[in-house]
Amino acid sequence: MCPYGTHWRNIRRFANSEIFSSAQLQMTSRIRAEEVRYLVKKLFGIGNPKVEVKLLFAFLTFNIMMKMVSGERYFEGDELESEKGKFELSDFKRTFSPPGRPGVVDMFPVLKFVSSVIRDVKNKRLKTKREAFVQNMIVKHRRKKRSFSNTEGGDEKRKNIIDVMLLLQESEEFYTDDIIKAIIKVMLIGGTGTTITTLEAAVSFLILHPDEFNKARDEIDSNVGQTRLMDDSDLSKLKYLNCIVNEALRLGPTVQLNTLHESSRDCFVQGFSVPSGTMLIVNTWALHNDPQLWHDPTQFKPERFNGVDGEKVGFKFVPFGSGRRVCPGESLARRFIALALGTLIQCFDWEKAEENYEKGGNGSGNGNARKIEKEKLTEVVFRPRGALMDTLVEL
Ligand code: HEM
Repeated sequence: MCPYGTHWRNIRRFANSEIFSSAQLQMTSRIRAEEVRYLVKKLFGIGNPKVEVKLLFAFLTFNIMMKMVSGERYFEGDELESEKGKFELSDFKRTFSPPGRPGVVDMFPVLKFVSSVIRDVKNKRLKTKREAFVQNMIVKHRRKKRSFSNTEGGDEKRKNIIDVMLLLQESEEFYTDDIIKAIIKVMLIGGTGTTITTLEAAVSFLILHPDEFNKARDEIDSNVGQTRLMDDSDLSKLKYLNCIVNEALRLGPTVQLNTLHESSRDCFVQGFSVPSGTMLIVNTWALHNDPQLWHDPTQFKPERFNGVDGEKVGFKFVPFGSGRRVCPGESLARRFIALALGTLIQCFDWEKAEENYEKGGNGSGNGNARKIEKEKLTEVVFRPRGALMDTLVEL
């Protein structure tokens, strides 16, 4: 993790103004809408509408990130159907998964050594693959950039993150190829796995909770209607959908232990002395499941977030961390998750593919988070909704 300092501040400044500012999020809303629509069209066109949810959301998330980063989607759709395509999608997802996270063994110096050796071998292979992929993207864009500069309207076409950084590289030393590659990798690694897992968790919870699913659908129907697909501009009106996203972030498995932090000076936290250089891990799962902080913490109850002003519930709810190092992608992730989830609720009836629930789970669970993790929802049947048929045919 990049230590707090000038380098981190420069990267964060670039990210805040060129990727995550409200103006940029507004500009990229077109990309998210296009890609969600593309996904719906693909699902509508699939003869057998049973799909592996992890792959479905990997397909969508990587396409959105790749379009923001490079201006082009990466997957075209066969990845959801053919075995070869599924393998390619899984392989890409693995390549851009975060490196192995620290676990209990890291608390013990001897085990830590063994675990880090194993992790290093695995990560090295993926790192080489990632480097080659990202380097290739830069080379391609540099070549394209040269041809744009000879064409009228070239600047207009440079709307993606790589092109913006290549342009900055001409005037600012800071934007070396290594910095550009690091920013692309952060988008593809930091922004995808987390989003995919949250969407997957939300789908699992809603399948087990048809009342909550129907409530979200009623809200979408009365605010958006059935003659067009929802878009970013509808999100502020869809309060219940936002409650569902919050509840999936609270109860789902996305971030259980926060990223490692290190105290930069001696301090006291609630009476405990924390010397400078101490490794600190916030146990997000414990905070999100503490019965002293939440009523019925193991139950899926989106209503608990009703009337919450924005997303802030204080330090008992910190899915994106907090403070200076808080996740810069929070607004992007929230918009993206709500749009994808809401559109799927609007357009399809969902059913779990029974035989794919692991360990014989019968799906009649009450939303207990541990139960959901154990049951591991893998495949879902998305049946086009009768009331939306005319709209879906037009896509
Ligand atoms: C549901 C989706 C997401 C969740 C739950 C999530 C969660 C987190 C958490 C817990 C942290 C650590 C914060 C801390 O140290 O206190 C973090 C950091 C970060 N996230 Fe996210 N994130 C999500 C989506 C994204 C997206 C979409 C992007 C970018 C496209 C992104 C980019 C980053 C970056 C760059 C950092 C490091 C920030 C720093 O060290 O200064 N995240 N995220």
